[in-house]
Amino acid sequence: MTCQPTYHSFLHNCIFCHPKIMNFNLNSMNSTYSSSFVAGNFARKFLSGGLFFFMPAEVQMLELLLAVFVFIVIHSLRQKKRQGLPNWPFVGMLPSLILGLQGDMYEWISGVLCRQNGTFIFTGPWGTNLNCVVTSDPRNLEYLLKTKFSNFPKGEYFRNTVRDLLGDGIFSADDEIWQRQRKTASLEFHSTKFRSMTTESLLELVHSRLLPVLEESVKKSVPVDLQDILLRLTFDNVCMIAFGVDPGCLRPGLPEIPFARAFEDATEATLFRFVTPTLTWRAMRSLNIGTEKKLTDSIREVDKFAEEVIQTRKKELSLPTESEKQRSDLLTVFMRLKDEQERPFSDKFLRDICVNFILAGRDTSSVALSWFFWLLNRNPEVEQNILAEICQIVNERKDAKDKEDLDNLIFKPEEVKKMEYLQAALSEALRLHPSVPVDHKEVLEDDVFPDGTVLKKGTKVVYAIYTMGRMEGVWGKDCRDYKPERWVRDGRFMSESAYKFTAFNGGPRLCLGKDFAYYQMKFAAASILYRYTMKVEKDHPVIPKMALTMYMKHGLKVRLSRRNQTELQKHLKTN
Ligand code: HEM
Repeated sequence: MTCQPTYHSFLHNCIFCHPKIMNFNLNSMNSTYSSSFVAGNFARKFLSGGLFFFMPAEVQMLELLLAVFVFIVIHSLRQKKRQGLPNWPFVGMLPSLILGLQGDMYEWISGVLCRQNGTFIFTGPWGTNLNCVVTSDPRNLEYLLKTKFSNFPKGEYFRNTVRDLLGDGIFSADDEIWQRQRKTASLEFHSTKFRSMTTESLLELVHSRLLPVLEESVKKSVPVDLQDILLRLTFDNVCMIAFGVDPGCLRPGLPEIPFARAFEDATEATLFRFVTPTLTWRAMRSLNIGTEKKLTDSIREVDKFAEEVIQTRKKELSLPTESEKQRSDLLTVFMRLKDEQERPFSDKFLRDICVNFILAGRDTSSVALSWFFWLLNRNPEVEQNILAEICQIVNERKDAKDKEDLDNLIFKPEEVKKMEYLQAALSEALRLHPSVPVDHKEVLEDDVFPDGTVLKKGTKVVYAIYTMGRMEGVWGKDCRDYKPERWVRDGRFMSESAYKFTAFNGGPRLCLGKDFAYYQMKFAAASILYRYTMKVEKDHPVIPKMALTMYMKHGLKVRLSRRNQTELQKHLKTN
């Protein structure tokens, strides 16, 4: 038999004719295979075409197994072309996923998505809940997040997995429970009282905590983990917004705060559930072992903190003097409201609301700021442009004394609003490093995506926000370059469609804190950049961590120094 370059001849030649394989077959034979006579016969008829008709059944069985094995290998590898990844019996695409997880997971997903024109179906091992449709196609995103919003809820699987930590809060709720919280919180987020509370609390944190901590590192000439410092800043800030309480994470000496630690542990242990078969984590929970024990302990700590704050606030609000103070944190706002039956909300529901807001706002802005400062380090011309913009805004101040008092200069809300190039630079950082790199939904009823992908009821849909920011078809050939200019037209910041730039989600579930987050990031970034230059420590590894939020795995080690006064004066004069 001669080897022809066809699929069938490959099987015949390589499996049935190859002398080495034949040798192996005969030598490794063992008589226990005699019961495989029927299967062997079958193999002989179908595969060897009669050539080995008189061979012993054992040999035929082994041949059959080998043939099936090679067939599976070739078939699975051929699937790669059609489905993006090899699809193996029993384990599906899991081996590729495990390999992908060894390196940069988000780059790996992006590679597969680009090969598959923006959508692929991931097949998990049999009996697991890992099957899902992964997409980065803006048409599908618009359909998922807006057009057919009601057919793509967060879903029961997500809710059941996060219930212990998040309860019925906005992040995991669907339908009326979600709508009610969204409406109330949205009204609050857009109120003048809330806006002034958030700007005041941020000002206090930046000037009394952040800048002194950075100044201390300059005086001592030591590097700092900027990501850790920014995380402390936003954690304190979001607790002030949600609970009206400052936990004090960002203080000299950077103390460990039990509530912050418990929150961190609870989030990590909840995330672990998503990569563990449901039956396994449920068993671990019943036995109170491993990560489930950690989760129970940390949730107890979070609940203790929430309970204390809720009880104290109730007492405060019952006193006429305090209620007149008109606090505008979310806890107080929801405490003043009533449910559909005109009863006050339960303590548990109040706790869920606050915990969800802390989760939403505690690390997203700080992680975005960390990537932003890292990008500035690699693109010094962008830093100069930002500085020029800030100085121009400072220069417009009427009082000369106001301009030059570097140490005490505080940016006003209307000045922060004018920092359009800075907003572009932050958006560009979020495009390349979105704080939430992947998100997900569940299919309620059978549906079809605009790109033709069929979606069965119950399917999980994962949308790869990270990939969306790096698609040539969407952002052009320079999609991997850091270019804030792509967001600026005629000197003004121009926002993009939420289905192209999905860092803040889109449709009815668009991030509620988006405006505040921009304000917070701009205020903190401008206050730092006006005073300090920073250099990322040489050889410090910067890679993303596998988590719900795109942290830098090893933090961001930087060395700060005071910004040169002459450089600043140059900008102030030229403007
Ligand atoms: C750079 C900063 C931020 C980014 C990139 C960001 C991004 C996002 C994303 C992608 C979602 C959708 C999550 C999902 O549904 O699975 C979301 C939702 C949300 N975000 Fe943000 N966020 C940021 C800051 C904040 C801040 C500071 C707050 C609050 C103080 C906040 C409050 C919320 C809330 C409440 C939701 C849930 C909205 C809903 O489901 O209706 N976010 N955000």
